[in-house]
Amino acid sequence: MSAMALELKSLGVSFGGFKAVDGVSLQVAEGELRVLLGANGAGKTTLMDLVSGKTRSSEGRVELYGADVTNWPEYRVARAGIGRKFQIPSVFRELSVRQNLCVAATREPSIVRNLRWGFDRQDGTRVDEILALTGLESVQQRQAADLSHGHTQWLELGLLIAQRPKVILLDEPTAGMTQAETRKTAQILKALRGRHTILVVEHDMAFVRDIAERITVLHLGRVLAEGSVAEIERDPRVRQAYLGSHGIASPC
Ligand SMILES: Nc1ncnc2c1ncn2[C@@H]1O[C@H](COP(=O)(O)OP(=O)(O)OP(=O)(O)O)[C@@H](O)[C@H]1O
Repeated sequence: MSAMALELKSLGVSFGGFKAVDGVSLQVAEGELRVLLGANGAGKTTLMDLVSGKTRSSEGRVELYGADVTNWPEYRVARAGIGRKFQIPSVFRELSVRQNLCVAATREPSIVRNLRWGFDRQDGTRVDEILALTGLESVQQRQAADLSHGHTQWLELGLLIAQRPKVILLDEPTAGMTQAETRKTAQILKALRGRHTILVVEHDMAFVRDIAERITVLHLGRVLAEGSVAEIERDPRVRQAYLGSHGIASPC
């Protein structure tokens, strides 16, 4: 049986008496790609904020491989191994894609020294792996400033992976993407499954159907349902809570 990478135990927070996240319990196993679904205002972003340490919880616990990281400051949560995309100002626009990944992958803290003297072979191999995983091989010499939106997002994901997080949090990774970029993002996430533990908030149902094994549905700050894509799609509670927001129905 896989180890439990991320465990939320009755996690909650109130804003002025309003419970935005209300006693959420969730277990994400090592190597799992879990999708968090819910209508606008369901509490998805707030839940991610509680896990990443951006917002302090008022109840419950967050455990990373059994270690309590509840209400740690954001930088400590990140250092403990919970990486969140879009939060780290990670892309150096004037460096190439490959150089960006080299900087993120190396354990040597001096960027200038690394760029001048080169990166060790181990880091280079790791960068090659990440370029392949994120489909960035063909643009590896391109300056980050010149990348398309999709390529920039995949580079951000690559930078996160390079920092060896134990758990990756992704907030709407396909936002602003074309259909082709969305399909590519699905391919990348499927390739990451099994190697990385990922919790992803996403609205695009076609994308969710493509990538998800297990879905957790949030509604009014609580877990409404959890199951496979098929189980979630035929769950009458989910349909009732979510159909009105056009969420669970396919757009065409
Ligand atoms: N700092 C805050 N102060 C007061 N209310 C807040 C705060 N942050 C979130 N909320 C409220 O908590 C609820 C959950 O918000 P949240 O942004 O987590 O929902 P969401 O599921 O991510 O929605 P969306 O899909 O629209 O991003 C909403 O009603 C929101 O207005």
